[in-house]
Amino acid sequence: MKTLIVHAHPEPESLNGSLKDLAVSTLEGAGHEVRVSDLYAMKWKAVVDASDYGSHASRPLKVALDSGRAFDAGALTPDVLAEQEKLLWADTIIFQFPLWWYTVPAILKGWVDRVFTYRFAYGVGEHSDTRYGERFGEGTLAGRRALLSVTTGGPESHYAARGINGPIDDLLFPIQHGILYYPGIEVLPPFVLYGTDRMRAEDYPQVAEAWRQRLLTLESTEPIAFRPQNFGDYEIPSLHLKEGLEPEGRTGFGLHVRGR
Ligand SMILES: Cc1cc2nc3c(=O)[nH]c(=O)nc-3n(C[C@H](O)[C@H](O)[C@H](O)COP(=O)(O)OP(=O)(O)OC[C@H]3O[C@@H](n4cnc5c(N)ncnc54)[C@H](O)[C@@H]3O)c2cc1C
Repeated sequence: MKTLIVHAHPEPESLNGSLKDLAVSTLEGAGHEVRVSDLYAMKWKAVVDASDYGSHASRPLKVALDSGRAFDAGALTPDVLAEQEKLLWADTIIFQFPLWWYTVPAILKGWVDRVFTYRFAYGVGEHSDTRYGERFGEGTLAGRRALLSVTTGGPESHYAARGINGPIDDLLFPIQHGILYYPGIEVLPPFVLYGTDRMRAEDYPQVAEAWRQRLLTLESTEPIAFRPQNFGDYEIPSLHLKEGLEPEGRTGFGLHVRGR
């Protein structure tokens, strides 16, 4: 395996830092190649702006199109090109982060915003026509596998089906499905450590062993069976629905199809 670990925590001695270090030593110890993008240590620029696209930046700025034009011209900034090269090198990507405000820390969202450019992560392949806006399960990054390793402050019961925070699968859906599966990356079930603010030092060996076991079984882990292309659903409202009827479920990118 060639694993890229994208790590988002400001404190090297944090629990997240320890889990990242353990992932490196475990995977390397098992003979795998590992590279790390430690976003805080890299002082990663987390916001998209015109400077990302140089002479390919339009006025007014068109983030998607300009990012694609800069990508095609090989003119993206060196920090973004380096991350894209790591993604193409990797067959497995691990994201290590604490849950902050129900999602990833801003620096990691900013990594996605800048690295997953048009024409690199999306807008490629057979179904790249943006009129449909649907490319789930295919793209340049297809064939890679990703795993979220997440720590939460809230206890596990708060993330159960009727817990106060809602099911963890729902909270992670925008990341696992919207960000990772959209450009074609298969997503493995997440490794979630709950209630970590109350974790004691003596709990760590058990946690570390659980993480080690997950890491050593990555290759045999089945990905989440997300539903791929959804073209048919777009026709439901106009063609197949009676007035006022609302079909259940999501179509791509969180859009809920509704009858008129
Ligand atoms: C801005 C912000 C927003 C947040 N939003 C949410 C939210 O929406 N939902 C939610 O559930 N939580 C939330 N939290 C809580 C957050 O998810 C947790 O604080 C975080 O996951 C803990 O991870 P850490 O790496 O920072 O832990 P740390 O604080 O580094 O460690 C936690 C504990 O683990 C133990 N430990 C750490 N490393 C080791 C080691 N190597 N060996 C032995 N013991 C160790 C220590 O006892 C330590 O007290 C939020 C926190 C912040 C700051």
